[in-house]
Amino acid sequence: MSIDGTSESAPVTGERTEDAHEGGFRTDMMISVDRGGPRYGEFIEKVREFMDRARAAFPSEELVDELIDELTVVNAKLAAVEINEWESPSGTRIDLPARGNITLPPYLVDKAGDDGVQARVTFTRFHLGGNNAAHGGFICTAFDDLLGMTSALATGKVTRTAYLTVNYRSITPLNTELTVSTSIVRLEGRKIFVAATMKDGERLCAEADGLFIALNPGQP
Ligand SMILES: CCCCCCCCCCCC(=O)SCCNC(=O)CCNC(=O)[C@H](O)C(C)(C)COP(=O)(O)OP(=O)(O)OC[C@H]1O[C@@H](n2cnc3c(N)ncnc32)[C@H](O)[C@@H]1OP(=O)(O)O
Repeated sequence: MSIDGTSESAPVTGERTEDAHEGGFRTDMMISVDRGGPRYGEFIEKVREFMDRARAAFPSEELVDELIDELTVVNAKLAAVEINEWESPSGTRIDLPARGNITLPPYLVDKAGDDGVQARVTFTRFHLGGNNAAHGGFICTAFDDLLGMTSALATGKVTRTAYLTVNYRSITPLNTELTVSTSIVRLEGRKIFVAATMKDGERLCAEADGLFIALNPGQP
């Protein structure tokens, strides 16, 4: 199953393989479309809404007391079901925006192949930098993940970012669907040179170029 959940063939699968890099960083992320159940995506959306609302709120002291009590209960429930990163629904549910990973800005993958990835990302209040514009760090995060995906799909290997250069060309708005396009610039042995753009319509918001390195077996 592919990263966008639409195709039956792709280098990264939910099956354990000999290249699983046990002890190291893995391509074998045990991807799934059902872990956590049919409402797991709805749960993640509620968490994202919470993050946005927490960022935007000016609560009274009484409300803060109340929220601490309620969150203590929720956190205890989640602590009781903690699991390792490879088998957690978060980060492995490829049918959900950004694989159900709240660390990442929510993106939807429209196309993912060995020559690049097309995605739509929307920054919200949680990702605010200032004056209604997205924080540059979250723009980097989106590029890093989508370029990591690009490198993994192009090589079928585990890769890590060696460098990532981002140029901010114009304001990146919140609550606006932006398009991200990535491409492979060239492959040189273990080195994967990649590039990406982020656009609001035709307007270039940011662009990136990076180098990802295919890891040797067992490399962290
Ligand atoms: C569901 C599926 C989707 C899955 C999608 C998942 C996407 C997740 C994406 C997240 C990606 C991350 O954030 S990863 C986290 C951020 N990155 C890291 O933590 C990486 C930390 N750095 C390292 O671990 C290491 O430095 C490496 C692995 C990058 C490279 O170390 P190494 O393996 O020992 O290789 P090394 O010999 O040093 O370098 C190999 C070649 O690359 C060159 N090289 C190395 N670093 C650089 C550099 N910064 N700038 C220029 N060139 C460099 C070297 O000169 C050499 O060239 P030559 O002599 O061969 O010509």
